[in-house]
Amino acid sequence: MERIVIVTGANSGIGLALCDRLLTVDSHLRLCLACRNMQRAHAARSTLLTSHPDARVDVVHLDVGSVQSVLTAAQEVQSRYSRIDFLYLNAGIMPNPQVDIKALFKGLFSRNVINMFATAEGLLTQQDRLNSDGLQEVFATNLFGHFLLIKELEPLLCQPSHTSRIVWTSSSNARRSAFSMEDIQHTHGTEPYSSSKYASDLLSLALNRHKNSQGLFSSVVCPGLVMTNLTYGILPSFFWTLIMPIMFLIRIFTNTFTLTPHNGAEALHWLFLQKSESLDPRAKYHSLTSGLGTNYTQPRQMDVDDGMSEVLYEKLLELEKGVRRKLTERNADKETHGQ
Ligand SMILES: NC(=O)C1=CN([C@@H]2O[C@H](COP(=O)(O)OP(=O)(O)OC[C@H]3O[C@@H](n4cnc5c(N)ncnc54)[C@H](OP(=O)(O)O)[C@@H]3O)[C@@H](O)[C@H]2O)C=CC1
Ligand SMILES: CC(C)CCC[C@@H](C)[C@H]1CC[C@H]2C3=C(CC[C@]12C)[C@@]1(C)CCC(=O)[C@@H](C)[C@@H]1CC3
Repeated sequence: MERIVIVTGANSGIGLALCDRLLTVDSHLRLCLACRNMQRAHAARSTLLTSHPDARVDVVHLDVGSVQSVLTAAQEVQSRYSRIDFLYLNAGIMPNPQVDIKALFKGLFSRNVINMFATAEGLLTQQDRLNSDGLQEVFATNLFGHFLLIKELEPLLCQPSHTSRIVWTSSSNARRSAFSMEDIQHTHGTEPYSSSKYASDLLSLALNRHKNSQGLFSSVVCPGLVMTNLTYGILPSFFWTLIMPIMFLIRIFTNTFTLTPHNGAEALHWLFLQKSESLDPRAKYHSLTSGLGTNYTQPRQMDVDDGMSEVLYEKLLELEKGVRRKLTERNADKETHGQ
């Protein structure tokens, strides 16, 4: 049976590499690239069709950072497909990243150096802002837009006698201490990326608890450190190229420096080949690359618990209600003012 796979943020980096790898293992796939920029989405589609001329690749407009766009895209998806086999929640941002150079040098001479390179703990901060829905942009893009998408697509994801899978592109940068249940959008901190990724780890756990009985299974992945537009926002690409020999050296000690989007997509691809019964809801599946360049996937236990994940789930449902109410009011307002 033809499998239907949707990938958000599929036009570049890890998302695009994943699409290429999926089409290589299953040429009968029906792939849907869900992207915010249609020009880039069509360019990605053309690239994929060049290497896989017989593939079925669709494109749908989706800005996960906009509530209206998520609702419209979900309607479009429902009109096109009768079920979803895999939903890869991969789109993500890290706006205005700043590297703490002092902490980097201090870390280099500490016993924590390997962990520092693997998780960037204490090295990175970002500057977030409010989006047009009144939500923190990183939270809205990396987490909430995807949450809303799942809710909207439930009729296709939770079907009797059919199993559907969700895969979150999380990060080893996800940290409990960066996340606060009193401030789930991370309005007050300087690590919105870490917070949003930790929230996705919690949400995945909650989704498994609530939805496994309806045939929906959620997993979490860390692709490792990969050279993509996201990392080129941290340091310019020429700098990364310059320090590439050092990066290959570090890879020997951590295996988390996967470096290429193809390598980074390893765990996402691996999960595609696994049966839902074999998945561990508390594991984060890491893409790893050895010093000799061999790719493999390794599950590691996440720092999450059921209590916290349940509280977050309830808070997201509350927020969803409020956001929908606001949107209805805004649309009604537009109609009365003839816009
Ligand atoms: N690179 C790395 O080292 C790591 C990356 N990750 C995660 O991997 C995922 C993919 O990132 P990566 O491939 O590295 O970076 P890229 O910037 O190459 O890819 C991010 C993708 O997300 C899309 N995107 C961003 N915002 C939105 C939005 N509002 N709506 C729809 N799509 C959007 C981008 O679209 P557009 O082209 O229009 O901007 C792009 O296609 C992210 O979730 C990231 O956090 C996790 C760990 C490490
Ligand atoms: C390697 C060099 C000599 C110096 C580079 C220092 C830092 C810019 C990097 C060291 C660890 C990196 C890292 C990330 C970004 C760049 C570093 C901080 C991530 C946070 C990128 C996005 C992710 O999701 C994480 C998995 C990465 C963890 C490691």
